[in-house]
Amino acid sequence: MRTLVPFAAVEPKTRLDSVLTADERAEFARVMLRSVCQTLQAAGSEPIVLSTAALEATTLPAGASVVVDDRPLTTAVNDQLTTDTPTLIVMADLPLATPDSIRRLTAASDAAGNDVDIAIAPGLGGGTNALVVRESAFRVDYHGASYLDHREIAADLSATVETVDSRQLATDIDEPSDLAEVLIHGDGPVRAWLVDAGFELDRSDGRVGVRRR
Ligand SMILES: Nc1nc2c(ncn2[C@@H]2O[C@H](COP(=O)(O)OP(=O)(O)OP(=O)(O)O)[C@@H](O)[C@H]2O)c(=O)[nH]1
Ligand SMILES: C[C@H](OP(=O)(O)O)C(=O)O
Repeated sequence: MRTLVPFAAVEPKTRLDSVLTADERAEFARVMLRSVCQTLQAAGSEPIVLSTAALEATTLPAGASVVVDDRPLTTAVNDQLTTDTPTLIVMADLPLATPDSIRRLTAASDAAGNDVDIAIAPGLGGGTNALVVRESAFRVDYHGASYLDHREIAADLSATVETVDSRQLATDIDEPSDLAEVLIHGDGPVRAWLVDAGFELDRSDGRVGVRRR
């Protein structure tokens, strides 16, 4: 299955600007991107990074490739869907994704055991963190409550749809509070980068957050 990883290479993760400098955000976004690519490879996929700009050669693991398209996310992804090839689309900011969670998504089936046309892993807050598209007429519409939009688009096409409920795929890193999930559940290079940058859990007042030493 053709595998795409959309990546905003320039000025990424602006919602983290209260805890990371612009350079740190660029580096952190690349550490997450590399982690997602390695997870996809471990799940048997060869990731094609759909990037808004050229990437430094060291950013990606061997075997991953890059397509540069600086158009907005929805436009760039939809242009890739015109090939009628079943496609897996995984966002680059899913540090808890595992090979098993990716395989759960690509293996999603209907009651009869047939591969569904559309499989969606929603993000917290209603986004679309990962998507399998086997219906050639389907087109994405990202941002906002895109999970609901994508279910509606699939229904309009009478496409079969399965939602995959996975904490690993639902955890995307948008806000500083999301970093706590990586410190709690992560065990790889993304967590290591945060610890090296001085981040730690803040348990001082009930709900767990993060602070930077
Ligand atoms: N190719 C491409 N990827 C994008 C674009 N915008 C976001 N992405 C990727 O889509 C995924 C989810 O997007 P966001 O969470 O908004 O990422 P972001 O734009 O770096 O974060 P913010 O600046 O905080 O909105 C991430 O993997 C981004 O790298 C875009 O315009 N083009
Ligand atoms: C791309 C977008 O990500 P978010 O802005 O919700 O993090 C979405 O999932 O539709």
